[in-house]
Amino acid sequence: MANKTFEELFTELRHKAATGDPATSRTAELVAQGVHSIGKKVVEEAAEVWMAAEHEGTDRTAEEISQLLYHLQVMMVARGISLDDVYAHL
Ligand SMILES: N=c1c2ncn([C@@H]3O[C@H](COP(=O)(O)OP(=O)(O)OP(=O)(O)O)[C@@H](O)[C@H]3O)c2ncn1[C@@H]1O[C@H](COP(=O)(O)O)[C@@H](O)[C@H]1O
Repeated sequence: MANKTFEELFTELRHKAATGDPATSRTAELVAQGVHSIGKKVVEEAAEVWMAAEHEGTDRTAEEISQLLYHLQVMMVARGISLDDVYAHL
């Protein structure tokens, strides 16, 4: 059912950030733009999660949550933050 797990996506994004072409990889493009641009996407996606949860169905809300998680992972990659760095605070 799942395309990939949270951990698998993170491994893929670290690889894309290191080797990807910003012309073809959204991740490489965002990392090249830096934390200011990524931060704006995090805030935008968080708002879309909120709106979907209040006004849309389960599938749309889950889709928005997946996009927020993606952008949070891109921020982690851009800042050199590992999964363990985050899990240490859970
Ligand atoms: N999971 C994601 C993912 N989720 C969200 N997004 C990006 O986030 C966008 C969704 O945000 P919006 O709805 O705001 O889209 P938008 O308005 O076109 O965004 P803007 O360009 O305006 O900022 C999508 O169009 C994608 O560009 C993602 N981009 C990539 N991935 C996965 O990341 C991996 C690496 O992808 P690449 O780096 O592109 O190779 C692959 O497994 C992809 O499936």
